[in-house]
Amino acid sequence: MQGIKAPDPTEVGGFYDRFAQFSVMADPAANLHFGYWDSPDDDSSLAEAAARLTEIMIDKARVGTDRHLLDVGCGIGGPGVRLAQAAGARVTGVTVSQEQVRLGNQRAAEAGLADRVRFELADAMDLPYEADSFDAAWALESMIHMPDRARVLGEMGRVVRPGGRVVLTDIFERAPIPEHKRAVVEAYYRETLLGPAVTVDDYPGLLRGAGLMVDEIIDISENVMAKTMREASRQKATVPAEIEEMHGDDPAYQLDPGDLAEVWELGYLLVVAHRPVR
Ligand SMILES: C[S@@+](CC[C@H](N)C(=O)[O-])C[C@H]1O[C@@H](n2cnc3c(N)ncnc32)[C@H](O)[C@@H]1O
Repeated sequence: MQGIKAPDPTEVGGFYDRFAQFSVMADPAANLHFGYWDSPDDDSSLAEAAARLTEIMIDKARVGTDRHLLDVGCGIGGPGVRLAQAAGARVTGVTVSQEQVRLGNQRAAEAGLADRVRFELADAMDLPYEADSFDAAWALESMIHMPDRARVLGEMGRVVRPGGRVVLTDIFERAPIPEHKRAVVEAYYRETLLGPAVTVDDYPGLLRGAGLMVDEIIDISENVMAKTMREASRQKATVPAEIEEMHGDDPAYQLDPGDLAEVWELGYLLVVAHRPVR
């Protein structure tokens, strides 16, 4: 989208602090991202489909026992904890929301994984880690908020060791947004603090600029977008009264995700890359 101001990470942190309880309520597995449906006939719930997208990330990251993954934009900890359980990996997650750090660490402790999974307050634009300190890094739907993707990818490429993988998902523009859909899309960019628009053609250069080699860039929009929007809209219509009371006046909460279901021009990308061994 043209003319949208780059989100400020502090503001993004405040946004996720505000909606922390809503995220806890929305999905018991604490996946704070879109769903992945195998086919149009797949009638999984949003939570089931979101869990499937986490499994896809785990598969692509290829981290084994005791390997250490950096979870960039870790949310309330669902994906990181799941990775540690599924692969025996160690996870350090970063988010700009203090409330998410608290909830994520609480989740890790409740799963008996506090010694292997840790969430910290840090900005992905300026990661507080030494070069080559992780075996892999992923950014599951956090790139959408970054003011500067090139900088974040540069940081991920710096902290991952040679040979390590970088996996991410992102929202991208599959085609220019037509005039009659612009108002609804602009409202989403503005109120949910999305960063500058990106296209699929931007990614090879972004990865190369970060010293990363492309493995896969896959448009998974058909498995993700419209169903997530319809299911999120349905879910929102049935939230408990206390959540409605807490957020009713919030402009971001007032948006209806169902309005985006017809915006096929907005898509969802899965990107897999690695740092070359020199
Ligand atoms: C849509 S949520 C995804 C959360 C999590 N990856 C998941 O899938 O459950 C986006 C996440 O990105 C984080 N984020 C946004 N901007 C960030 C930044 N500059 N640095 C670190 N985290 C950021 C938010 O705090 C939030 O945790």
